[in-house]
Amino acid sequence: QVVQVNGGGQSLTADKIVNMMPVTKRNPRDYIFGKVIGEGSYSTVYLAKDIHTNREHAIKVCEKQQIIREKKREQVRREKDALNILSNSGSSLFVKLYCTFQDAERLYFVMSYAKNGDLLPYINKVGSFDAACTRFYSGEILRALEHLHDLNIMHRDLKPENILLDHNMHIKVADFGCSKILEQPDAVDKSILDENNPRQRSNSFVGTAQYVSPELLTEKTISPSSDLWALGCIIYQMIAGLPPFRSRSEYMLFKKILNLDYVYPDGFNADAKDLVQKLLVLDPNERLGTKDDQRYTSIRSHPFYNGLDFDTLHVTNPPPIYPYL
Ligand SMILES: C[C@@H](Nc1nc2c(c3cc(-c4cn[nH]c4)ccc13)C(=O)N=C/C2=C\CC1CC1)C(C)(C)C
Repeated sequence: QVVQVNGGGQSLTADKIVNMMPVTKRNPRDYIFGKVIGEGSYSTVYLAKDIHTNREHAIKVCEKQQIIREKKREQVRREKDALNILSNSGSSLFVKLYCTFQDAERLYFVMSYAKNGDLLPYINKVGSFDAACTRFYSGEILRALEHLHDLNIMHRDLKPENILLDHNMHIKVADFGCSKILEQPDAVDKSILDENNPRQRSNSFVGTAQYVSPELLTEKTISPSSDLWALGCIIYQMIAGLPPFRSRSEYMLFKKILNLDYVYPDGFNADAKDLVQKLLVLDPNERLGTKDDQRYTSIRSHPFYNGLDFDTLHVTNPPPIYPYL
């Protein structure tokens, strides 16, 4: 039957109204949950299969109670906003947010599944990437940073564990936008740096702190340049096999960062060494690229990247990562 809903204008029949309805919200029963992929501080990321499309997804599940207790509502909001902006920005260099839904106890974020996991095991397995691999993968990370910074989003926690690899071995940057470095127990605990702070020194080993920039430790300022410092650490690690700043004690680790106390192993690629030296600069305003806008042209034109075509990286077959036999 014809339903006159807009005062004699174009008639709407029932079937047209139904077609205008949004896709019904998903719910947990639309997915078969599989293995735990990883744990955040207030969330768990599962591998899951959508029973309607048979597609694999990563679903980040957050406990509402825990978010409230740990006062992370603002952070979850920021991360979702960043994910939304990025998912609609058309770049394939980031994990995509497909949909979100909730039930009484939890929030669910359905994201793209990076079939080949994160970059760290590849660096550890081969001990060190050859120049072609380092060029390609650090080049993809640079493109991702250009895209992020263009959208005024800073990653703030760039590290190999957050650089994921899709089925074609192209990168997908994960876990961005949430400025979680400061809040999380396993993150930087800066309070130990002010000597006069009565707080006990926390001697918990910090995984995240290896890539933290000096300005975050001193002025507590965050800028896109902090991501360039992390890029410098990652390029060093791709070639040396380990990050430049390492220590069992958090305090010594921060001291090494603030004193730029690191060394290049023998045989370190000379061009890469020159590039890393221009990124691991204490003053964020003096790092290579900080004066660039739109694209990091001064990094793209560094000799280490001679011959690399940045704009076709995402459609180029990645070089194989050779395991040392
Ligand atoms: C960095 C993150 N690790 C991971 N986050 C995500 C993965 C992911 C996949 C594997 C993997 C795939 N096969 N084997 C391992 C290993 C680690 C992963 C994925 O596929 N899709 C989206 C992800 C994250 C979305 C982002 C909002 C958090 C932590 C450690 C925080 C769980």
